[in-house]
Amino acid sequence: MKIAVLQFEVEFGDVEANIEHVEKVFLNTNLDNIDTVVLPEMWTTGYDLENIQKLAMDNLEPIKGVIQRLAKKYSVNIIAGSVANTKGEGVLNTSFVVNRDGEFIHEYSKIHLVPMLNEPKYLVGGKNKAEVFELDGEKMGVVICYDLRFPELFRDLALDGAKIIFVVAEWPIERTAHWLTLLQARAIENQCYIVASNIIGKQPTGTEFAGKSIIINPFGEIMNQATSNEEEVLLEQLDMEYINRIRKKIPIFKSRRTNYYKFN
Ligand SMILES: NC(=O)CCC(=O)C(=O)O
Repeated sequence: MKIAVLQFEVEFGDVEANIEHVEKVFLNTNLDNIDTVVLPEMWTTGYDLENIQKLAMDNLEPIKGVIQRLAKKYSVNIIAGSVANTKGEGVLNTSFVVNRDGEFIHEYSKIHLVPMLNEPKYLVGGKNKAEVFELDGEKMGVVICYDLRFPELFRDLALDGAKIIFVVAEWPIERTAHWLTLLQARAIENQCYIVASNIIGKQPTGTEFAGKSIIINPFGEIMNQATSNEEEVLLEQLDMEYINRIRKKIPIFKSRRTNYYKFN
């Protein structure tokens, strides 16, 4: 599976400009032979939470149509980062996935809202757990930013067969060390690929974002990593068989003693 991870600066509160920008990145990147493109968290709006009610998508429209069109045009699967999304009782932070035929195949709304960026004041948390989905016959999952601090979520996905876990993020620069350490830990403990897309730049709220989008293998090694201040596209080929080799060598899933854990 060949992956392209997009890292860019989000225009605060400017949905149109951000969509236009992503369309340009697709156009200017050689996506021949790429299977899956990954976008970051809240990429249509940034953390413009004061205006989020009016900036949010309406049950993922119209952004779903934009992503479906891009997926078909470039024949790529798209992990569409996440967007502010009005559904039911409020605005959710919703991630979604479209396959290369333009079919909508997965949706997950962030269950852990991040207090440090004021999300609980403006957004509502998702009510469903992160589930595994399939692209090109491979099982995978997606979680959103602050979710990274909750290993249970990753373990559940891995136990359900996820071989790649995507982390879509707007992770601040002041906690870059946590970003890198936690992503590597999640890869090592779950022996799966971790593919993470983060944004760069400083938003008018004063928060500066870390960049450092990254692709980590199931042994915890960094395969590719972006800088903290440049727009970049990371391209990497993932060897899906490598997961089996690592799990055979260090059989943690066979060594688990679930009787001794609170959550098993
Ligand atoms: N957008 C986020 O969820 C940021 C998470 C964060 O800042 C942290 O966990 O630290």
